[in-house]
Amino acid sequence: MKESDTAISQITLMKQKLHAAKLALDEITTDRNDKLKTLIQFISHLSLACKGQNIELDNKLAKLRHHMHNFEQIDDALPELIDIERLLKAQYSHTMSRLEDSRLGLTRVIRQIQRINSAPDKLKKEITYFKQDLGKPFHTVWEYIPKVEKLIFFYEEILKQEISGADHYDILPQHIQLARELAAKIAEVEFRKDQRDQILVIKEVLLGDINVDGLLEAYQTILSLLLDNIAREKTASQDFLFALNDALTIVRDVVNNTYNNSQRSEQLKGQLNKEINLRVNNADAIVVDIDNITELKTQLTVQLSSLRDALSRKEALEQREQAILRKSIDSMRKELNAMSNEANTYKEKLFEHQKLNLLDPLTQLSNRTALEDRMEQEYRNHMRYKTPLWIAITDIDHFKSINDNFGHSTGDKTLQVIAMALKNSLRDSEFVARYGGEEFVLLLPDITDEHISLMLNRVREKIKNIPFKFKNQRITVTLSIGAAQVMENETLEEAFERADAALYQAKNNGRDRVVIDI
Ligand SMILES: Nc1nc2c(ncn2[C@@H]2O[C@H](COP(=O)(O)OP(=O)(O)OP(=O)(O)O)[C@@H](O)[C@H]2O)c(=O)[nH]1
Repeated sequence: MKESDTAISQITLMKQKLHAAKLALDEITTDRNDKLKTLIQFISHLSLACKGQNIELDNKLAKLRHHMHNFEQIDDALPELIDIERLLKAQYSHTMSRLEDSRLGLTRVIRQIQRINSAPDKLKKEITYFKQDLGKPFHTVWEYIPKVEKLIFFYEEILKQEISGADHYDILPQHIQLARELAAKIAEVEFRKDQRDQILVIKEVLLGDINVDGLLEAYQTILSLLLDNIAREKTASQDFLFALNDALTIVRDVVNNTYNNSQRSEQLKGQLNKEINLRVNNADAIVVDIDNITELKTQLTVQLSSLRDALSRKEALEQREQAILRKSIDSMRKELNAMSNEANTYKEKLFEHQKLNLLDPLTQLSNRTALEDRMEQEYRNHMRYKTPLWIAITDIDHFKSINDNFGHSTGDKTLQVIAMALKNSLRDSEFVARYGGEEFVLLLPDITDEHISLMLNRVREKIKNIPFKFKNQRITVTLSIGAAQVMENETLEEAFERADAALYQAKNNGRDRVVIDI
């Protein structure tokens, strides 16, 4: 009995243990299933995240996701998992090598971008840093994408620069030189009154901070103004020629009419002369043939009356002829007077033009062309009469600073005042011309070696003492002067060069002085 009780209690204990073990197993199974479920979900999400990398991998992962829904099939999925692991490894190394290729590709592109010189300096710096950054390997695709984006940004910036610069060119020293030359050239041309304000504005632009567009526009405007002037000049000449032609046609018609009339008159006169001769001959014959005085008287009276009649007709004809001729001469004189008036007006205009062509419009001094004429004339006199001849070149000191500080119109006014002062300092036999810009040339005949320095220093002092006042500021304007006397056997050009070198020396020695080349 005792033995059976013991067995029973052992069985009960074992049952209890078995039950507890079963409960524990259930718990473990539930826990395992929970974890497995989480793992399946994780694998499923991970596989979705990998989608799109590789088709084979995508297919395998899809199959795996399907199998993972069913716990019983998990074991079946094991070979697939091994396969997927292999594929993932291969995909990783493939991705890494692709990333490296892409990095090298980007480096090549950035090197090309670096060769574009027109890129602004700031961008160039940024590109250099970017290139240094590209030296480090990429670990993920996400590192690659921003780099590509940055590269596109560089391209965009350069493109923007190129597009905005397509019709904009940098101003070069040659352009500035051209602008200054054009300003000097237009200063030498006489424009119409109604064009002068426009020309002044263009001049300001040309002498200021010009850009290429402004320069081209200035050239275009000046060209069209000049063409307009030429066209007007042509029309004026044409009008004159037409008037001349009309007058000549009238004169020709008058001459033709007069000629025709006189032809007809000649014929009539011929007939009358014949008739007169006939009457005289008849009278002669009557005197010879008729002895009876009464008969003779009667016959002669008849002949004389016919003769008188013929003579009075001839006189009437001559008077008419005279009247026609007078009328013709009158109308011809009228035409010729009109023509001569027209010609005089045209001549005056031409003369005015010639005069203007020799004047500098800004200062009203003689211009360079006039200077050249006068130089030849003075040189001829110098050679013929062996009289002394001096050339002095004067240049305003630091004139640019007047323009820069007070504007070009103040600069222009300064030039006008100095030009007048120079002209008023000279005798009638002496000559001054604006050579260009702020340079003037003086031709001084008949001045001795002892007097030249005195004379030129007087001129220099005179200019220095002009009380210029700009923007309420008292300004002293000074001149540097270089002078040379034309020597025996020397050309005028050689003397001019010596005077120019003397001026250069005056500038170098501190300005506001006269240097004479001896
Ligand atoms: N307002 C005005 N300026 C002119 C005219 N022609 C030339 N200029 C200016 O004259 C100036 C000459 O300058 P520079 O040749 O440098 O000589 P500078 O300033 O006088 O100096 P130095 O001659 O060395 O003493 C330039 O700024 C020209 O633009 C003009 O008709 N009107």
